[in-house]
Amino acid sequence: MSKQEVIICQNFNTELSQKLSAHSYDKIFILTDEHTFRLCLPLLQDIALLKDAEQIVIGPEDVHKNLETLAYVWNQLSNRGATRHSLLINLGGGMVTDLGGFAAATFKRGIACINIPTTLLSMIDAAVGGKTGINFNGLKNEIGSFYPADQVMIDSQFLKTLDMPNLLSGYGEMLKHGLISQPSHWSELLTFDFAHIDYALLQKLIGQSVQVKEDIVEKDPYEQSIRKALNFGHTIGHAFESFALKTNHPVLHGYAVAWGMVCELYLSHIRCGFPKEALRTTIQFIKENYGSLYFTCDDYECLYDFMKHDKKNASCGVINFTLLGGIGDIRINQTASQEEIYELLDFYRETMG
Ligand SMILES: O=C(O)C(=O)C[C@@H](O)[C@H](O)[C@H](O)COP(=O)(O)O
Repeated sequence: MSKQEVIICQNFNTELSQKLSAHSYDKIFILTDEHTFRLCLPLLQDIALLKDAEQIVIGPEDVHKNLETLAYVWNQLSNRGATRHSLLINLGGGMVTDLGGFAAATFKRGIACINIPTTLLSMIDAAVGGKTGINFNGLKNEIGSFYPADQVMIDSQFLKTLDMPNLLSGYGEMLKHGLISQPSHWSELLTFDFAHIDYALLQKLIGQSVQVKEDIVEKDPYEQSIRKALNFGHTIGHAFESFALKTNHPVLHGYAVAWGMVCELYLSHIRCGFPKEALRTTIQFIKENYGSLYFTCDDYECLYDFMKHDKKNASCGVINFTLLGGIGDIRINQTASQEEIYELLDFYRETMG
């Protein structure tokens, strides 16, 4: 996989114009959802090279990250004359960059694509690193590919219009990056004041967070080993997210990951000696800022069934986790029995309920 170029820019218009003039695409398509069509697309209107760009607009949020929406994008590309020399610009949050990236990966076996992430989650995670895909059969990212965008342009001006739940959702993944990297980065993240957002500080933290991800992806782009660190919190987090979707109360991805980290940090504590104080302060931060997901012990079986589909699993019915022996002390390929997982869910309900 070729290395993806990620730039953090002050004004993506200039960067994008330069990028476009350096290539001769026969057609340019811009994919947005209904929100970014309204709020973000107007910011591209002064770019002369996008004057004739074709717009594709899809429904917003994770409920639209499905086969039907993907088929719609394929149809639009096909009917409106996209070729292998066309470019797809994905302007949006994680749902747009995941689905658009997969459309680009598969249309005529691959066309060029640029990600312009507009949410915190897509800036520091979804748009970076080349994982693309859609949900299928109620399972998160069940169908997908590794297909890095040609370029990722991160411009934090988009964050000023982001609502608090979406900001916190992205921050959940940033917290994960803190936990899998450095104690200093982790502890700085825990002091962030959401009531008075310091955007300059947030921009600095975004830069650090992207770097954590890029360093790991560079070592293991196809998730054969250390990239599994980036999946910390996701074995149970994805099960929570799928469960919430199934019960018609969808939750934002970063919230589900934060709640998943509560369980997986506890497993890290009992299995790998993750320090008690760091466990306590991280859980406290999550509880205060993210609230909790409600479920009862009657839901354990359903949650466990979702975990059986985790992509890290290597053998049928054995659930794979990434755990931590401390901040930045990553232990991949850890397994837990059904009984142990049920105990984690008990812990979650007792601590977060
Ligand atoms: O980039 C990665 O690798 C990750 O696992 C990052 C995750 O935060 C992200 O949510 C990813 O899309 C999850 O991928 P999946 O393989 O568990 O579906």
